[in-house]
Amino acid sequence: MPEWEKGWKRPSVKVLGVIILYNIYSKLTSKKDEEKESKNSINANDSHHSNETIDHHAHHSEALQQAHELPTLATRDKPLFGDDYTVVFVLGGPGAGKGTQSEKIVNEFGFTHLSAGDLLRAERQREGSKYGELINTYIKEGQIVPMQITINLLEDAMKRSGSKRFLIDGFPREIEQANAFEKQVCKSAFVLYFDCPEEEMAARLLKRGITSGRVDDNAESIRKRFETFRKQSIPVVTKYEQDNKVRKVSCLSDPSTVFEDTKKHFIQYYTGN
Ligand SMILES: Nc1ncnc2c1ncn2[C@@H]1O[C@H](COP(=O)(O)OP(=O)(O)OP(=O)(O)O)[C@@H](O)[C@H]1O
Ligand SMILES: O=c1ccn([C@@H]2O[C@H](COP(=O)(O)O)[C@@H](O)[C@H]2O)c(=O)[nH]1
Repeated sequence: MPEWEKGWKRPSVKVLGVIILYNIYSKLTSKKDEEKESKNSINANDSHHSNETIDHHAHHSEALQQAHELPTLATRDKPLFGDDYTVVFVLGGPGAGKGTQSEKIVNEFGFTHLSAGDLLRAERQREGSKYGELINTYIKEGQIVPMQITINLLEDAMKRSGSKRFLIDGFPREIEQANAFEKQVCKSAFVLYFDCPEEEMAARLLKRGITSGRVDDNAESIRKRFETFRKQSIPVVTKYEQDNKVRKVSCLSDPSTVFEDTKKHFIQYYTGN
């Protein structure tokens, strides 16, 4: 008998049986664990997949934000513009007709129209702007530009205008923007919300895209803009609805008919009727 076998007792059949059963059991349970793990990762991938665009955007945005030093927002005890200023937020999905109606409101009621999108596009084009590339990427991806940039642009435009009554078109697009603007810049009087089905908005944007030259008036960007609108901007409308500050207008008829409805809300606001 070899040296190493000395003192080693051959296991009985019973013990061998237990060892074999234990081995089978261990293999089975470890396989189950592996399956569980891979199932979890499939689930994780699934949920990751459903939020894929958002996660991808978040990472993309983070990288872009890190590459650019963002401006800081003022911190004030009270809003920069007081109660003698009137701000009406003009909200609605992409292509609902906010710009079209804003122009008509300006002509009839003499507000100063500030489109957040226009201000961002102008900043993107401005020579020497630190944020041109960042703004362009966000716009093309249908994402919301970091609010520090947009709020500073709005604040500057309000100061420069010398006006006291503003239509702020296409802003706020997310709750944080709404809260920051109301706290630091100016309280809003009410929200004019242009309601329009997505199919109609898509048709309008695609038509506009033939001549607009906008980097985001194409099918892919439009899809992303709608997604952002649903996920981030609709909650803003809901928040203001809870505050009883939303005046809703359907955008489905022609621009003049839509304006007849729009007008009523301003008349009501000023006359209290
Ligand atoms: N009531 C309407 N009926 C049909 N077409 C309209 C109507 N209102 C606006 N349009 C057209 O739809 C397109 C989008 O309108 P507009 O630019 O006013 O929308 P918007 O909400 O400001 O868009 P965005 O969100 O891209 O800034 C334009 O080409 C405009 O001429
Ligand atoms: O407050 C805002 C307003 C706009 N954006 C970005 O600009 C585009 C275009 O906006 P329009 O209102 O359609 O002109 C929008 O999709 C956003 O990417 C923003 O980030 N913040």
